[in-house]
Amino acid sequence: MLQVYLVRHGETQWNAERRIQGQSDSALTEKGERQAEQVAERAKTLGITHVIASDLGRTRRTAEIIAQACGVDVTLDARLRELDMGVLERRNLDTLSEEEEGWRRQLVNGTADGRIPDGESMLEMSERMHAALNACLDLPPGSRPLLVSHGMALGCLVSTILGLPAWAERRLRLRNCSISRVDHQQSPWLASGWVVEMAGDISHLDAPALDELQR
Ligand SMILES: O=C(O)[C@@H](CO)OP(=O)(O)O
Repeated sequence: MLQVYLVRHGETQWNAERRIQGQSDSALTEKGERQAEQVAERAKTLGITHVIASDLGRTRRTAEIIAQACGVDVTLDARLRELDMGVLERRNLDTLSEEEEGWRRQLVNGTADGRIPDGESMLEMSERMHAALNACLDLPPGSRPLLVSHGMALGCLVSTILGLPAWAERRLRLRNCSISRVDHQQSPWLASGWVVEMAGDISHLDAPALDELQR
């Protein structure tokens, strides 16, 4: 049975400032670097054979720290990027107008194919995230990959595996450097295909990780 670990990157400058990143980027904070080291310590015990990361800077940096601890290289996959949040990228969550806040809410309130102007829909993101996950099935037998991606991207992936709609991802709290795991099983009795073993575990972190939307 293939086990795939899913890690959200460490805290970034803009996470801490409540600024929307999407496919824009900001550097890990000191706390984010520490979180990455702590998740790397845990990853070292998991027999990870491949570290595959979104090509944005914050996931690359987190992945490098994990890969070094596990003694493997990082492979980049742009399909693991965060949702493209169009015209709202770089903006502070607290300064959005009512109309802009309405665009942002479309992503999580069930509006079919809702998207921020010039951005991507959750359905589109779900398709590319599933394609990246399914690519793990082509790795050599015995592989145990770890994917480094983003809050909404991973939330959408786990939600849709559970059978929830793509826009339900905010029902899952995936904090910075949390670990989730999905397994691929063939079973005549249980659901065949991907199943969720755990989601959003932060027991390896020594300080509460930020949830920039909840605070
Ligand atoms: O893009 C962002 O600002 C956030 C949204 O949750 O995602 P992440 O920090 O995980 O990239």
